[in-house]
Amino acid sequence: MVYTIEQVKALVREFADFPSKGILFRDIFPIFREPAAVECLVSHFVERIQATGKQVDVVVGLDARGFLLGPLIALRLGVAFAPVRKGGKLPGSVARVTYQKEYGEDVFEMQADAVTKGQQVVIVDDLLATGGSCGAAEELVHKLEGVVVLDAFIIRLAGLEGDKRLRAPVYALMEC
Ligand SMILES: O=P(O)(O)OC[C@H]1O[C@H](OP(=O)(O)OP(=O)(O)O)[C@H](O)[C@@H]1O
Ligand SMILES: Nc1ncnc2[nH]cnc12
Repeated sequence: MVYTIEQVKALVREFADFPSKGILFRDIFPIFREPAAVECLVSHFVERIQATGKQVDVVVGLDARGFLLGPLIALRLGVAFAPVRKGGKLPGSVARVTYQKEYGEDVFEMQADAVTKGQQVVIVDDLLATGGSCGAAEELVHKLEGVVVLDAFIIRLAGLEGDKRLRAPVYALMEC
């Protein structure tokens, strides 16, 4: 089967009250059960990134669901992939930021040599909610003297206005 991007979007499911009461969880994993859907999704993102006209040197994926799509996009673009991980998971010298989540704080880290001065970066994640995670990732890239040219998501939760916390342009495949 060959998927259209609308058919890919239709694979995203919703679960009420997960992981806690009042949260409507958007589940992207059904996409990854269908290789042809993944193919369509990756091609779509690669086209959107190329349409910016910006040179891209590194795709940065956010722990953990950004690791599903980020490396596939990087491979297709023929550029590096670098992970942003939750605190204490990466060896060697790291850049570190503390960021605000819905309840309390969390820590994101990147290896200090994952992005070099002046490199242009696309940040990839499954979902933009409050923008706390992606904002922290932007800050890490800036600490390493990289330049974020695009923040790309499968889903943007429109009501939360997470893009207002972000410095780079935002692309989301679907708005919920
Ligand atoms: O815009 P925000 O309000 O920061 O929320 C979005 C982030 O929340 C989820 O990750 P989570 O921190 O739940 O981690 P996980 O990927 O390990 O489940 C999601 O995958 C994004 O990374
Ligand atoms: N509603 C939601 N669904 C899936 N992941 C999320 N991360 C933050 N909010 C989320």
